[in-house]
Amino acid sequence: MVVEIENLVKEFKERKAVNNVNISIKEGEIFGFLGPNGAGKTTTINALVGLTSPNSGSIRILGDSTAKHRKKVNKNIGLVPQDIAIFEDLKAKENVEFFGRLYGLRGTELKERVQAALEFTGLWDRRKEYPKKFSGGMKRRLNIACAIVHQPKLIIMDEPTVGVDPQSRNHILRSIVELNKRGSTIIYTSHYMEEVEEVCGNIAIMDNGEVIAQGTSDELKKLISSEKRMDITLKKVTQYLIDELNQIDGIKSCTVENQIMTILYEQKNDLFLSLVIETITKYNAEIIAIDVENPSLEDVFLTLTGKKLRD
Ligand SMILES: Nc1ncnc2c1ncn2[C@@H]1O[C@H](COP(=O)(O)OP(=O)(O)OP(=O)(O)O)[C@@H](O)[C@H]1O
Repeated sequence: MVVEIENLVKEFKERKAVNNVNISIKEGEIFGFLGPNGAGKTTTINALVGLTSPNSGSIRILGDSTAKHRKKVNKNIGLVPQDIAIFEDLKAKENVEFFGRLYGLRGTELKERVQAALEFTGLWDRRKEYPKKFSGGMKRRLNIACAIVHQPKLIIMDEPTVGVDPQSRNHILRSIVELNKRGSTIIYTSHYMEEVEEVCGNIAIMDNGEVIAQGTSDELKKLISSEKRMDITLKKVTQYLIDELNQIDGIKSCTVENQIMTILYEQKNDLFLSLVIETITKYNAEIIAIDVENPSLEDVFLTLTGKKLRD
């Protein structure tokens, strides 16, 4: 196992940011941490890399306890933090060199690794520039170069695609897969379920400091396999309509966003659909379109917690 987290608890004053979390990550995995803002993803990551000390529980990275062997453990970890951490007054290449030296690299080895990291992130041509002039996506890529310069066995990326342009986003997602192919185990946190679904094998869904479900994307979807999802675009929606729909036998949840009503349901009888349409018509909501879809990870989250992943 690359990561073994057992009964991890981290409290801030009265709030349990991480509440009895257990996670095991095997070598070679791209492991996804999915959850809304405040779920406890970053706090768990911070405990892994030693930025916060847990109240109780244990963490082992490649067999070494983080409480006992922090220095050794950190040599095996590369962290791409949620908030970009680079020096604006150092050139791109100098930034990567700085982090390389921190990890004990020197001389030719340092030079070669810095070049490899900058080439990998597509920034070698921009190495002599100051990141002040870089776009958000390029700064993020520079941050990745800094985190991988020492070729760590475990790479942790905390929401690396937040605030980046689509081109850099694709670059980052491709590089996650490539780093994994080159032998690194990856932890990837996000509240974009499409990204997690695209690159991750195993996924832990977190909410309120707890892991509420764990497995592959297919396994998680099987948790709600008997359910279907219907998206109905309506001209106008009222709370009365939502309340009445929620009374219909078989409807698991009914939420509305931008005039699109998402209904998760289990069809219990032939009259189900007519009853839904009848109710909507009764409230003069005017149906513009209806779409029936297979459940997504977002739906799994909705069913398990009763709320949306992105509020
Ligand atoms: N240093 C701190 N002091 C007090 N409370 C904190 C601290 N760090 C985190 N928290 C609280 O712990 C909870 C979990 O936060 P955390 O940042 O781990 O969530 P997250 O899942 O990473 O969310 P996001 O996607 O917004 O980063 C939140 O309620 C947060 O307000």
